[in-house]
Amino acid sequence: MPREIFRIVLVGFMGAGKSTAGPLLAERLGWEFMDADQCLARRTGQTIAELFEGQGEAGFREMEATIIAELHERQEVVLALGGGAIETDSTRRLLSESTGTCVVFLNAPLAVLIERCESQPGAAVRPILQQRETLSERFHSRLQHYERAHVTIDTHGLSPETVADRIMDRLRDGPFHLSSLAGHSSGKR
Ligand SMILES: Nc1ncnc2c1ncn2[C@@H]1O[C@H](COP(=O)(O)OP(=O)(O)OP(=O)(O)O)[C@@H](O)[C@H]1O
Ligand SMILES: O=C(O)C1=C[C@@H](O)[C@@H](O)[C@H](O)C1
Ligand SMILES: [Mg+2]
Repeated sequence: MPREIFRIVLVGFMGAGKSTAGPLLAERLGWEFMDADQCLARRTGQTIAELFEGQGEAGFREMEATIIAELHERQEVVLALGGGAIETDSTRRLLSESTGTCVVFLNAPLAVLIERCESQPGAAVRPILQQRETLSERFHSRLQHYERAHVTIDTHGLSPETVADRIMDRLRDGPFHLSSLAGHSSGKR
């Protein structure tokens, strides 16, 4: 029996393209797009860099996990997480225990990810990116969590549009049934 899915959660290291390919995927599905980093910044009135500075990483992770739990209640949504969100146990549990969630891992070689981030405005104040000595270690320790996703897409050399198309292909080919919501009762999924 194909598994019915109500939301797609994009995971992957910074620069993977979650915030860029996410809206393109949502458009293809006719679903809404939500970005955990953007929601957190909007709600607090602070940038992610300011939140890291003011709360420390541990404080940031708590706020991040709270907003992800809230956003994850939605249905017919493509949800882009921040790159480090899966470091939090409760977020990993949320993703693995929800039968209505399809987790998609966007990957690329670390050097490519760093290059993408470095060419963004604000790269100089981007948290984590400047901690070069620990960046590779972080990338590799997070891989074990990213790799638990239901679908993995290697984005290297692909445009964001092609990434969204590839995800659609995998959703069509995989053991998934996309919800239309019509006729469904509400409840935890
Ligand atoms: N497939 C791609 N090919 C080339 N560049 C890309 C691709 N996807 C995204 N980018 C570029 O890489 C940069 C980072 O992309 P994006 O913000 O979507 O990453 P992210 O996964 O959301 O990262 P973060 O974890 O920091 O939120 C942007 O400048 C974006 O234009
Ligand atoms: O990889 C990380 O830890 C981060 C990625 C971004 O999405 C932001 O959530 C923040 O800059 C931290
Ligand atoms: Mg993002």
